[in-house]
Amino acid sequence: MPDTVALWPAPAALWTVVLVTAAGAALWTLLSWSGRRRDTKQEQAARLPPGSFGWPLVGETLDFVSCAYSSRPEAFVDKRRLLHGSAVFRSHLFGSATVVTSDAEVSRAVLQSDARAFVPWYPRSLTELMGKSSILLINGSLQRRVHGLVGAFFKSPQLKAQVTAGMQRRLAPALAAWREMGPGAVVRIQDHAKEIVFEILVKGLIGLEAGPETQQLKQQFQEFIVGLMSLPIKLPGTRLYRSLQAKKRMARLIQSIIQEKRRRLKVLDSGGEGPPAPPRDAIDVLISGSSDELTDELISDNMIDLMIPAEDSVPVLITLAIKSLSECSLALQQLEEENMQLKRRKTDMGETLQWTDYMSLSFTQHVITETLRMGNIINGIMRKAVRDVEVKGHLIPKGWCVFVYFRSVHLDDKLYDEPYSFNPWRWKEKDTSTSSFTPFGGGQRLCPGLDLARLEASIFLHHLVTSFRWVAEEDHIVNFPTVRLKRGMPIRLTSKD
Ligand code: HEM
Repeated sequence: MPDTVALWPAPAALWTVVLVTAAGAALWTLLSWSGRRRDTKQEQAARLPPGSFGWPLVGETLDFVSCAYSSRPEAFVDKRRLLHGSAVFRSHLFGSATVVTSDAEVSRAVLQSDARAFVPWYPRSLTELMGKSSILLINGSLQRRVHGLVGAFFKSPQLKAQVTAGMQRRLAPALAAWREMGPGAVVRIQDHAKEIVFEILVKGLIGLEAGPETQQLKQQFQEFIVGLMSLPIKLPGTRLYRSLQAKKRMARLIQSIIQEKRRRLKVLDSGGEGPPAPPRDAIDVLISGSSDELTDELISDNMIDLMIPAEDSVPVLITLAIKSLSECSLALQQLEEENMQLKRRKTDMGETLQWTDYMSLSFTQHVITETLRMGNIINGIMRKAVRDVEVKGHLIPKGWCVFVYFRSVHLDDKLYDEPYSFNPWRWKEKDTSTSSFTPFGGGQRLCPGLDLARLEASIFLHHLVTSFRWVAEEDHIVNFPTVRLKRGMPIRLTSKD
């Protein structure tokens, strides 16, 4: 969900952030550089991965950032992988000594380990805004508890049915409006996907129906999300300060919803009115978790964080899939046939589509899988070692970061034939549950929203390809600080009816 490493500071502020971070790290670096040099002479250093800390002060951050802005962000890792002859190497990024891994097995081991070895690491502005009780930052039993509760709900057939019905209801007027615009109408898919997915997931998270309150929440959320990519300075007037204020306003609204739900739950409990109703949103799930740890503040913080995939990751997945299909007519044709067949079958039977129908479209799922592989919406995740950890013979010293870089694994020609060509058919024979395919992370923090992301993308694709033909206009992918389409993926639509 989170745009962990992808959610770095915004382009305009980025260089300043890098310089400030670097300056902040300077003292530490100067003090520790000689110490580290001495360390490398010691026996322990032999177990460190090969590599270089780059320049004093900034390490290798500037090269990382300049590659990240290019169309081949993986060049930073790939160059060093060749240079050092190892897919695991050491570097110095964003003010911290870092082990970078593009080795599928080492990455898997890091993802599988728990807070006794590694804890999540995020840039300061992100931790400030997410708050200390965010699922992305908490560890140990509390993380497992929150993950278990929301994960079970996100995977539940009830929520999938609710999301499916909601998406269908919400897409119908959107498609009708595009039809009314006449042949050749241009729509920016990314904007529409953001709007629709946000509304549907907000309903699933906090139970709020689409309307003026959701619109207000979306506005506040947009104010909040830009701060995730800002200088970590909290003074009035700064970007981070304004985002924190927006978060406070969202939290007030969400906490009033929580209190109302708690009040109703109490009335039901005291009336002893039979078995409790099944949860309709993530708040219901967390308040029925009856634990003192699950405070209103923790719940509202997490609901806000969970809006990030609703506004960002899932809509970008949809947009990238449409871009890839627009560039691969064979795949588009096969996807269209598969979806038309389903539509005809359901119409003949007089039935509406269920979530299981969408998820059973095997080629559509291969298209989504291939989009996830190539798109790398989350290009990697960062952890910090809480003690010396050794993985496959590589030492990651206590206090160092480890950057698990999915992107290079997903584009490795030893793991994928012609990794830069969009080839959904490769997934006919290939398993998605391997260490060489981790768009949703892995281990205890494996994304609990992965089914929902696939389901929403399938529903959007189904309704688009069964209702319209399109020609895509020129656009290109920006990979940094977040993955997105520069122009929002404009497509020129012609209705099939
Ligand atoms: C294309 C869409 C998505 C992608 C690529 C994605 C990716 C990821 C990744 C890589 C992680 C692991 C982070 C880590 O290990 O630190 C993660 C965690 C998480 N995701 Fe997603 N995600 C997506 C959609 C969603 C959705 C739709 C939801 C729910 C509404 C969601 C909820 C979460 C949560 C709660 C976590 C934290 C799990 C934990 O730390 O225990 N994600 N996601």
